[in-house]
Amino acid sequence: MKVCKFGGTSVASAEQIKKVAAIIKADPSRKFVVVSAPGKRFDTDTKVTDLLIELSNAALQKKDINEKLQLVVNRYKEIAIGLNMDGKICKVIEDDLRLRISQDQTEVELFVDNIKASGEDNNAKLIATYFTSIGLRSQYIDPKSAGLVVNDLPERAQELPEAYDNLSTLKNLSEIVVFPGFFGYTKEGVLRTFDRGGSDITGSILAAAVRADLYENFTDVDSVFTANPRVINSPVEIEEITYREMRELSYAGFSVFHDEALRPVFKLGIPVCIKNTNNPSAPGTRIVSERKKTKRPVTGITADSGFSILYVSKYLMNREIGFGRKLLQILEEEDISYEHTPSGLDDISVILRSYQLTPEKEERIINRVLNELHAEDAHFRHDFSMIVIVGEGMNNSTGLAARAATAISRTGANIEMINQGSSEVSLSFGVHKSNENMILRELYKEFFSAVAVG
Ligand SMILES: Nc1ncnc2c1ncn2[C@@H]1O[C@H](COP(=O)(O)OP(=O)(O)O)[C@@H](O)[C@H]1O
Ligand SMILES: N[C@@H](CC(=O)OP(=O)(O)O)C(=O)O
Repeated sequence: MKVCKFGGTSVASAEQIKKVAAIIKADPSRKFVVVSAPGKRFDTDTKVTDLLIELSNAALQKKDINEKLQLVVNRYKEIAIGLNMDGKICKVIEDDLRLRISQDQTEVELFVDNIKASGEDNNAKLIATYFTSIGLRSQYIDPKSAGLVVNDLPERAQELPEAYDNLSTLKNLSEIVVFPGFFGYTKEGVLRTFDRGGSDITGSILAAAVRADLYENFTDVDSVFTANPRVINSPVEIEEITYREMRELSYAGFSVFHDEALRPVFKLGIPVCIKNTNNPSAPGTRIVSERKKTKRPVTGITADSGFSILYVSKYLMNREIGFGRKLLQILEEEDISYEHTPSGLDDISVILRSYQLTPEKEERIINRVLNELHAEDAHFRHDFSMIVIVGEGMNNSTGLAARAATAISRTGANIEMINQGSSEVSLSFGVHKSNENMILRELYKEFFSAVAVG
């Protein structure tokens, strides 16, 4: 039995949804269908989730919401017309949206989450109705009544252990289950969404709950590539990749699959296959516990921007027991998580994601580091990117860091930080954002050009 998740691009239009139906028809073991909200139909298009965020902001600012609401409703209308469905479903969707907008706005995050989630929820209702109309007996499943219980973190909820037991009963249904991605409910019945791109997480939770043989994740590319196809022209396709390689790559920029989506399936060893809705006969990329060995030590190279560095120096820092702990505690008290902490004798840098900072937080942190830890210097630097090289084969391959550093030096860019993960499946370089793509291309040439393979 398979759980299939269809991403925003796969359900962006009537044409795409017809392809989804054909994929489900082609294989009766595809019993669970998790859907995203309609995504981009072309490069400059806007995802329904983004339209919904704009709509909720307009409502919060007490602006006229009608134009924004119509933009959302029209996306569904266009789909329904293209699928020869009657207008009933559009009425259901519009009424649902108006109801969500009329709800209490005191808890802003709850209000926004509730509107955001309507993108997937209404699409699941529409797709289940369409499937049934073409003879694919289907049932829309509401995550609340199915028991997808999550914790109380707005916009970044995580499932609770009991969600698995609750959802496992869905495997007894005879119809195809059409399940909206991206959100669940707290035990108190409050709707919470996952992180952006979180329908991948719903698919994985469902796959683990029903003990699927395979979790198929349908998107708009034939496979996971060794580098972002938007930066590298026709990168090499990855046939198989391990969970830990994929997690490292997703976290560091491979946006094709959410990094948190591997946890539920990883525990049970359920394989994941990334496939293309537009070319379903292509084999795709399999994500597995162990993979066949390849000649290349590196499986993928990725880059992600949006990092800041907190630099702290203090003479004899190396002799001061507890300095690192106190520094990290200051960050913890500001609700900030960090990525790396490369250090020297008398200095330490903390690399963190910039979105967590505000000018006020920065000032408080600097003051506390100077006054409480008596550092001689403490300052933030911004606009960094992390370039990450990942591969199971790296841990017994000598000279790889030197090859990577030499390749980066050929670009003339400065390396601000180097960090080798303890698991030795990843090697990260902190560089200025402006050099990111140039470095990515040079590293790709180094590790994936025919000459490099030998
Ligand atoms: N290494 C990579 N391999 C494949 N796709 C990648 C990679 N890095 C980034 N992408 C991008 O991820 C996109 C698919 O993810 P996403 O837009 O979230 O799709 P979906 O709408 O199916 O959720 C691809 O179109 C591609 O541009
Ligand atoms: N629609 C949500 C959740 C999601 O997973 O979407 P997509 O499959 O288009 O990445 C978002 O845009 O974040």
